[in-house]
Amino acid sequence: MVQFPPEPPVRAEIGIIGGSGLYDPGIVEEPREVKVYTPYGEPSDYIIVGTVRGRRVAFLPRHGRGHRIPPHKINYRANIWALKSLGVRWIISVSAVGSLREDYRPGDMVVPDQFIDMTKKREYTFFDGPVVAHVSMADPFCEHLRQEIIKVGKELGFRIHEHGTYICIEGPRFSTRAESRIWKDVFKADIIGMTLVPEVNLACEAQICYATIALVTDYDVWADRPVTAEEVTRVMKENTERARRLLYELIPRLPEAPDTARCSCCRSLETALL
Ligand SMILES: CSC[C@H]1O[C@H](OP(=O)(O)O)[C@H](O)[C@@H]1O
Ligand SMILES: Nc1ncnc2[nH]cnc12
Repeated sequence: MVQFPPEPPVRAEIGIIGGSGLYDPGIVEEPREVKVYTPYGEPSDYIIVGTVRGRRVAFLPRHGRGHRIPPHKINYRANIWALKSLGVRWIISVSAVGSLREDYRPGDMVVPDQFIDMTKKREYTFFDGPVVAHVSMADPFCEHLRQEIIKVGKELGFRIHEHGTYICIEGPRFSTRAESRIWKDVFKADIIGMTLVPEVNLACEAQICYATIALVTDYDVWADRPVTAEEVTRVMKENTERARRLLYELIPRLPEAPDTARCSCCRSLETALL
């Protein structure tokens, strides 16, 4: 039986998962490093728990500080479990992504609303039996949180796209030219990365509201010059400051508890358990 943990000594309401280039949120006051133990092993790093404009937040860099963990080796179950065990009700994840369309340009933000899973060998669920759950992934992201991100992004004057299908590849290699053309022209995905799955699936099983701020770093492999890790890192360096500003404005606006009229994330297991 999956039994989520009891009340913890340190609490947080809002989780932030930082991706490539965002290893320290830089906006957390009175930060405290917390080591969290989970039944699935170690999360990617210590979790920084503190406040942002009076709200309790927990920050976790998904690749660990110094980018030590590649996408296919991230312990996604431990990461989501750890945040859940701190009491987190919302997760805002930040990710570097490639663009599969010309009008989603490097430097733009995208708030994806769908994904396509092309990963191959990850741990996708907390429900390995004997309790079995099939959560709905029809609308994988929290619509309430997505709308809040979009509103704040627009107010700040950022180029932010309200829709996008994120195709998640296994990595750690980038796509071939033939693959990139399939993702773009056949699957009609909009952005590409390596980390959304199974992070979003597990957040859903944990009944946490989850949405992603995707920062476009490159045009993947379909354009003239194929993406490199160096390019992603360089563009992310130029863009993380905007992600921080968005988080700083967004966090105080989130209600304490998710609004069940605006999303059903916190009730995802109601229709999923067998
Ligand atoms: C550093 S290049 C590829 C790397 O960047 C993205 O990670 P994240 O989503 O954590 O920002 C991509 O998914 C790859 O893991
Ligand atoms: N083009 C790309 N493919 C996969 N992951 C990425 N992360 C950033 N850009 C990417």
